[in-house]
Amino acid sequence: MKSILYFLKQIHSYSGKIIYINLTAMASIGLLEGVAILLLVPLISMSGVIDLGIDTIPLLQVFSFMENIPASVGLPIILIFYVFLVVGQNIVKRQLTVKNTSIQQGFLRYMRVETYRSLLHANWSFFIKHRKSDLINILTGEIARSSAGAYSVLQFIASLGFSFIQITLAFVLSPSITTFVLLCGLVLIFFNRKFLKRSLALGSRNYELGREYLGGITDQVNGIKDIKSNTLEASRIEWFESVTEKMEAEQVEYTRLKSTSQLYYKIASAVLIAAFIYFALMLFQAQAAQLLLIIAIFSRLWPTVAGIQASMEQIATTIPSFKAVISLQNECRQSAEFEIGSENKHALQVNYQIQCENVFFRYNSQTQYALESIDLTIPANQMTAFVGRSGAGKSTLIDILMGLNKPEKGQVLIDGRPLRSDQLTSLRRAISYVPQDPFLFNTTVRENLELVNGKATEGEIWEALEFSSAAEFVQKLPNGLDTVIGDRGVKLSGGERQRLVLARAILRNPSILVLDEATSALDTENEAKIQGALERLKGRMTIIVIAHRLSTIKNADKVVVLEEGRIIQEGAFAKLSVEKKGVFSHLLRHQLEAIQ
Ligand SMILES: Nc1ncnc2c1ncn2[C@@H]1O[C@H](COP(=O)(O)OP(=O)(O)OP(=O)(O)O)[C@@H](O)[C@H]1O
Repeated sequence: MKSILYFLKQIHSYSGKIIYINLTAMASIGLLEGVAILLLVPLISMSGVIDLGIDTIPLLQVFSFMENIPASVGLPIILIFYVFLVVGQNIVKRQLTVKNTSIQQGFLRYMRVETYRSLLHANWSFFIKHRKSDLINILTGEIARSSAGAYSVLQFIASLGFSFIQITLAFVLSPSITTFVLLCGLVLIFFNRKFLKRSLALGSRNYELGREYLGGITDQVNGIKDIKSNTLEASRIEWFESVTEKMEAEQVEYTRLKSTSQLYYKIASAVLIAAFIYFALMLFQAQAAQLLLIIAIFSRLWPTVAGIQASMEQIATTIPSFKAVISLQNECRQSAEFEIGSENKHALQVNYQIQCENVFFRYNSQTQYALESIDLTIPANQMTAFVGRSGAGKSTLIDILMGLNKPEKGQVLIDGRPLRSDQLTSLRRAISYVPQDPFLFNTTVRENLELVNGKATEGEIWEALEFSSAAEFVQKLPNGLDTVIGDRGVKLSGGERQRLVLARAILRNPSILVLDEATSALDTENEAKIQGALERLKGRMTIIVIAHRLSTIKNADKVVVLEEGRIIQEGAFAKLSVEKKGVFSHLLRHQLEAIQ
């Protein structure tokens, strides 16, 4: 019940007063249906087949005036009235169905947008913690299931409203028979509670299986090359068969549960109708008209009550999905980097330096620090290089500088002033970042480049491609700039992808360029060309480079050597290379020996 109220609150906060209009429409359908049933009495009386004794029942006395109207006039009047009633009722029903669908679809979109917006504003550590496929699962399957749950809530309310009116009508006609039937109904609902519990459990299983399925296939599609080259197909198919078997069993189980509870209702309805006809005649001495109407009402009411049970089961199965969506939204909001809407639209100006002051950072409070007591100054408009063994903390340090990771202790300063959270977007507007595994969209070269600068001219695009030594290969592509490059740029070589991403970074015209192993896949000729281009950028752009290949950074103004999360050496390339005992000269010697 709490979850139904929660659902309702969410739908209400989205749809506002439309929901009240719908509730009124539902009530009017119930009323029209009631009047249509009541009309049966004068209709049958008119036929003269039996005398239903209208006068003895309070609610039906409104029709007593009809007894004086000849059947030849009265019958058409009632029939025309009846047709109008049914037409009116169905028009309202149709409107309601459309409105309910538009509420459901609007609610679905509202949930999608809210969830995605909060997701995009969550901080980096949130994304490190969560499996990407889980996020995709919630954004696709679980949100859709939640919206189906919202629709069931609307149906539930409709059935409830309808039942309420019908029961009131039945109660006015015969309080004793109605109380008897209602008591039986309550007993049935009480025993059917176990179906709700099982529906909830099945909903949780469905959610878990959905996660497992999407997580597994995402991993496998991403790693398809490894699967094929290592002949892992058989084990992967085994996994796939096992998870889909569980999914199949879950769905069959759900249908079994749903149909069992409906079966109970159907059996109960037959038993109840028989019982109450018996009791109505034997104990309550019901009038013919009373009996006829109550049978008519309850024979319509029972499917609605069974529908209420079905809606409740449906809602129960979608509750785990709904909870997952809401908890993701809440977690994203708690992990928000800054208040949405407070972000600055301009790029941050760095005039002198970016600094780290006694920075400590770790990914998890149980693990050791990935960065410890980092004191560092990165001068503006110069080239600074981070080097060190794998796992030394270079990428983590870059994430700190970009404000993606927040120091556990210490702070980042821009021109001597601590970096505030409301400056994060403007800092990132100033940065072009090329990561180790750059992302390219499955579209044309042109669209991939325009993504960062929609206003770039053809000339500027080619200039950026020249800078990154990519112009030549792009010209040779079948459709030049308009060639589609496949998923993550799969139709290009590793080095071509890197050059394209580098061109994209330059096209953004940043004041800070961050390259994390951005030229590792290039041949020496192209790398030398890019080094020359970077050299020309010095003086007008702050360049931060991570490179394992030390020849890449030989033009750096400053080299920072990291080891196990600490800075162990820093200075100019030439100075560090002659410090015989230092790690840097050791790394340099190793690389030279490897070439010889
Ligand atoms: N998402 C993460 N969760 C937990 N630990 C992490 C995460 N990313 C990195 N680490 C740990 O932090 C340390 C520093 O990693 P980092 O990626 O910064 O090293 P790196 O110097 O850039 O390495 P490489 O040259 O191999 O890219 C490593 O011990 C690594 O295991």
